[in-house]
Amino acid sequence: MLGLPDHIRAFLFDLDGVLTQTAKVHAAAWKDMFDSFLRAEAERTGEEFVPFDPVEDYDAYVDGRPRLDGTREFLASRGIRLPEGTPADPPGTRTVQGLSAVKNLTVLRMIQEQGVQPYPGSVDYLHRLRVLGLPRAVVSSSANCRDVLRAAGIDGLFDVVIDGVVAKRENLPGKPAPDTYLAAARALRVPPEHAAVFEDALAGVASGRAGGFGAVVGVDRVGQADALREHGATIVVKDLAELIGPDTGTDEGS
Ligand SMILES: O=P(O)(O)OC[C@H]1O[C@@H](O)[C@H](O)[C@@H](O)[C@@H]1O
Repeated sequence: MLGLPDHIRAFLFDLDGVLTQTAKVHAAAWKDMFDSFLRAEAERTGEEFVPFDPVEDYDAYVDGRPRLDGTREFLASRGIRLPEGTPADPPGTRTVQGLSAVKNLTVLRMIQEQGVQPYPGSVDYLHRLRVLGLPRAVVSSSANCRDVLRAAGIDGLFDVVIDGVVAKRENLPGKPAPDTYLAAARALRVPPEHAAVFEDALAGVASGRAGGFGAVVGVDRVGQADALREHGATIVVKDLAELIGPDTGTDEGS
């Protein structure tokens, strides 16, 4: 069925980097925030400034995870531990919340300036699933998910959205834990072994593996196919267009 084993009946998509071209915007916003912070730390301590690597550091510590987890994980990789703070901390406060607030303002500004482009292959795939009446969910760690879906013009294509706002409200642990994907499968009333997860992040394919999903599609936008497989992808494609065979054609969305 659309490039996946026949027992797959439900389709669960990550947002940033799978449906929309926003993973690189997030990576740039994280770099902007962490580099300002690390520069200030280097001045304060007299130690060398080592910038945030938007590929290696982003993939290993930030990509796919909820915002506060991303901040904490990267700082821990540099041996830095900050107080947690509160959501009321002004952006730039030397706390996990204060740094995360700066990153959010930056990503929102970048998104407003650049707009949001969906991946055409993903839009085509979604339209084909809709024509076939197959259930679809978005499962994103982002608290900005609904706005990004709307800005990309694809907000009407899903039966269920589990995003950073829902996860916080329902107390669901973020990726790489499987809980948000499991919640989406439950909402679609499909057991995980009959559902497919689509992910570009290492933390995301790890969620798919941990949840026992029937297929974990690693979407390799940046040349990390081997790492996606190692972390749990059962299939790796560069774009969802590769999954659309010549015999599955419909006119809608193509
Ligand atoms: O800061 P937000 O918009 O709530 O998003 C949290 C995370 O959401 C994920 O979808 C992205 O892969 C991460 O890069 C991002 O940091």
